[in-house]
Amino acid sequence: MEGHVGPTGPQPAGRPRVTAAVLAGGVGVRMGAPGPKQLMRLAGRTIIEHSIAAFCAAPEVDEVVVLMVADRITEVEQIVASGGYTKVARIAAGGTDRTGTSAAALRLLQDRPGTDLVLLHDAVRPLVAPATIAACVKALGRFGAVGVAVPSSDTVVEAEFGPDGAEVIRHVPPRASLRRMQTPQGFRLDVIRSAYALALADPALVATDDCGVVLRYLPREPVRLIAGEESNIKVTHPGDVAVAESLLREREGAS
Ligand SMILES: Nc1ccn([C@@H]2O[C@H](COP(=O)(O)OP(=O)(O)OP(=O)(O)O)[C@@H](O)[C@H]2O)c(=O)n1
Ligand SMILES: C[C@](O)(CO)[C@H](O)COP(=O)(O)O
Repeated sequence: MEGHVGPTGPQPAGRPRVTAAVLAGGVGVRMGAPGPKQLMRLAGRTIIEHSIAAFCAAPEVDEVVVLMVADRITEVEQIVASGGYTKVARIAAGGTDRTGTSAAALRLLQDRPGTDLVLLHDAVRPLVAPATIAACVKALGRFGAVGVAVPSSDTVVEAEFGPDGAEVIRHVPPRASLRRMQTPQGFRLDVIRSAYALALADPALVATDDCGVVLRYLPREPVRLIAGEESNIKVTHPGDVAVAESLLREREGAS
């Protein structure tokens, strides 16, 4: 099932076309809600609508594609139509895991030149800031892969199971070098296409984000980090809902 909503406009003169792909193919096991968490309403809009609206409002973004759980595409079509999100060019089915959904987004862009840019974004990060989107696109002027990250204020340890089956610490990486990755993660299309071609041919592929796919399969490609914002949370567990709602209301009150 696939919806085609808006037309794909002409290539912008003098600069690469920027497409934002909103990844919404997950079912939200950890949230434990009756349906996909991206359809939960926070501060008057669904989580996915907040994300779509953020990219549609960004002047750096030319078009938006949405990858949705296959049997809930109609709901996204309705959200896009009633919200008047004219930058949304395609709504298509996601994959069985996040990596599969990123790959599905890249397939939607297969007719595009390699110099075009794509921003891959978790639909469940509804608080992505305009400045973060702008900084990501700006950094793509110099780098083929860009990730948004924040420093870790907690000490992060590597854990393993001890001989009695209980967890013990194996390693404490130096905190000053640790970052927590967020989205968007942005790429020149030739870079992310090459990385995914290798990744999808690897039966041992395991990835939790797209910068990690580039780092692993194109180790000579620098992956630039830019500073994100703590507020760009991923709505993952039930406890995240109230935090996200409060941050969204605070932001709307401020604007
Ligand atoms: N097959 C998948 C799995 C995840 N995602 C998206 O990746 C983002 C981050 O994933 P996560 O928070 O893990 O969402 P879910 O997979 O829905 O949650 P869970 O892992 O708890 O099932 C979400 O926007 C989610 O919809 C996706 O597009 N396709
Ligand atoms: C891409 C990501 O948001 C970076 O922190 C994260 O790895 C997604 O993980 P999930 O398990 O798919 O939520």
